Amino acid sequence: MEGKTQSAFAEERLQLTKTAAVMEEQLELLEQMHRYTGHDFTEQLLEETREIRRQNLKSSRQEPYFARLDFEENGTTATGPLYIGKKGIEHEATNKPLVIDWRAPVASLFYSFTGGDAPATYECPEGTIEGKVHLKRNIVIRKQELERVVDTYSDEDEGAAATDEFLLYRLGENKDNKLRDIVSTIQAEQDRIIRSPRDKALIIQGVAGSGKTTVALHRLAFLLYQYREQMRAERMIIFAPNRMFLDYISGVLPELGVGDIQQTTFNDWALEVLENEVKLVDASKELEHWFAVKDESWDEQALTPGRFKGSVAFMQYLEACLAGLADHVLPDTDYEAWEMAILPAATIREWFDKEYAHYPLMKRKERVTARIERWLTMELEQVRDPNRRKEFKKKANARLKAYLKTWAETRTYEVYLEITARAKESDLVPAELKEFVPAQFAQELTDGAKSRKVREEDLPALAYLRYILYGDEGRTRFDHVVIDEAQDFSPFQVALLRKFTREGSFSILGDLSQGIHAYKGIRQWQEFTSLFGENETGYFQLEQSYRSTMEIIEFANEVLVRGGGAPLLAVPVFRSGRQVGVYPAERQSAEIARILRGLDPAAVKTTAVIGRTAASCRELARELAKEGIEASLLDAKQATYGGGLSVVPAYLAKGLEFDAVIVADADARSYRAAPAEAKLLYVACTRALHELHLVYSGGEVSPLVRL
Ligand SMILES: Nc1ncnc2c1ncn2[C@@H]1O[C@H](COP(=O)(O)OP(=O)(O)OP(=O)(O)O)[C@@H](O)[C@H]1O
Repeated sequence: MEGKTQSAFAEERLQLTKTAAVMEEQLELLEQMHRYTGHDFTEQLLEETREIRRQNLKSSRQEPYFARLDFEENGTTATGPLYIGKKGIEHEATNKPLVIDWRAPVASLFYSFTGGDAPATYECPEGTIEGKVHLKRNIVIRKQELERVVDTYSDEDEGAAATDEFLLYRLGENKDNKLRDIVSTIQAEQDRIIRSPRDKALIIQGVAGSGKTTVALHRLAFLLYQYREQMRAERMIIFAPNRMFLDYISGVLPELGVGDIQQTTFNDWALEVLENEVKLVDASKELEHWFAVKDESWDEQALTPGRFKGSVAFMQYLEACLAGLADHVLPDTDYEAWEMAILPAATIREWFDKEYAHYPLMKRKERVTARIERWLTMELEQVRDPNRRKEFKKKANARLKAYLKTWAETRTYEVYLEITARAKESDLVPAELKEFVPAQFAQELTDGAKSRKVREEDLPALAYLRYILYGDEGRTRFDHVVIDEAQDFSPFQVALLRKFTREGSFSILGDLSQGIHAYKGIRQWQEFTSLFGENETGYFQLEQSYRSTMEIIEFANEVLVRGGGAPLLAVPVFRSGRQVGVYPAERQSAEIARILRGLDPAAVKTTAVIGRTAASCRELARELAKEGIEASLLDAKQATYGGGLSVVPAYLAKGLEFDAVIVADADARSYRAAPAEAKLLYVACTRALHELHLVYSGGEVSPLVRL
């Protein structure tokens, strides 16, 4: 075995030397070629291709490939081994592949074939290709040096399948401040999602650490490769919960050679659609309010304005109100510019209802106003006496201003105020929904009316109203939309994004067990699938968790069970680490400092102290500083994540991960045995890759915690 490994290593070192030499030669050749700057279209295209090849060669030089696949297609004689890399590279003279792009159809075998007697198959434009896999080999190259060779399948030695060994080696590595690509270890169940056709809204329920975010990013890279004629990076968009999370994931797409994809939060996007017509109340204050430790459980607060404002019923209510509004925009009076110059109400209505009917309401208003102004100019031209004309013009303008004031209000925010004020009494709100319309609903908005301040739960409705009133305002529709942490999205948000998307191409990913924003998120994925047509969605479930050790996953699963159960518990990969520690403390900061000092700096690069609330985190950071430990305190306004030691409230840690996590405030009052609080503690615990510790003070440990 030892000898075999050594000869495989020697073989691959030779191969690497050969490939590197060919690549250098290719690059030199391309660099020497004259760069075309003329106007001939064909020549321009050829130059573009050459430039892409130059760039690919330059970026692939250091690590040209990460895998080898020996595949024999049925009916052909065995071809040479295929080397798979992040970028495809062709031999300039022969056009033969030197390195295959990981997204190419044949490369899918590397991910999907896991052994067994059944023939290996993959799909490509020519149909299904069948054959035999002889070898699957992982190859680690760093800075042009071969570091590791691991055979994950060999038909000569079936017992030696070592998929797990290589995966474990990768999972055991330390984390810095950025998420990374996983091209060399994509698992079969993840590969199926990544390579799914573009024409569906995929809903992916995945346990914590199952790779949802990572898979979504790889899927974007795949779609851009597979549908390069139809999809464009700048027409794709990723929605993530906050800017810090966006910063954390920002490294993956460039690693995969993909740029230009829009990345934002729903709030930022909606405010942009609204052209900043409204302002958002300080979201960090809202969050602090929601996640404060209270006497009643959150579950009792579930029927909140947010649930109603995020519902499809509310969306339909707005549509119905607006349909009615169009009938009432115009008054029934004529416009009398001056005596004898009268534009009848019927003519104005004719323009509004018929000629400009295909425009959105606000545009219709603008067009009709412009038309009246044109009519007025013509009428004035007929007045010969310049003095009288001047006098009439003055009068007509004043009257026009007054006349337009009698038209119904159609500005977004004002319409929203008007509509929401009527919701409780309106016949348009179905009876069964009335009880969900919160009593303080309109009042809250009216209170903030002067400052035009709204809550984030008002944004979907406002953005939708703007869309109905003004149309898409020249915005290009999205080719694909990724929604991460989608369990915290409302059906209204998704339905709205659907309107801004070309063909319903979505990747919607989340975990119901991490649905900590009970006041706005969904309870079941069905709430989203029902927004699309029968054959327009696909559902995937990821159960394997790759982030944390077995000990951490088992501990976290029990939190969910103790909190009232979870529909789906995570299955860990077989990666064992330290036992989870639970420590009572007189002073939490002293205990946390003790744990921090005991961490092995070589094994732990990123650490988080996760507190229950923002207030408790501020306190912890202060106390730790007194112990001589400096940490970055992360808050809701944070735009970047710098790694190192962080103190962060549980609700903001979602989506992030750290080598070691210390959960503070693990006491019985901070985390009670209720589903919503179990979810929050679950989120906190599952942020840890290698080490997890819990600290509590002030009496009893949380009933969610296994001692
Ligand atoms: N196939 C894989 N090979 C190697 N690492 C993987 C694989 N899949 C996931 N991971 C790693 O597991 C970790 C979790 O991935 P990711 O953050 O994408 O999961 P998630 O499902 O979005 O998690 P959460 O819902 O808890 O935020 C990351 O470190 C990622 O690199």
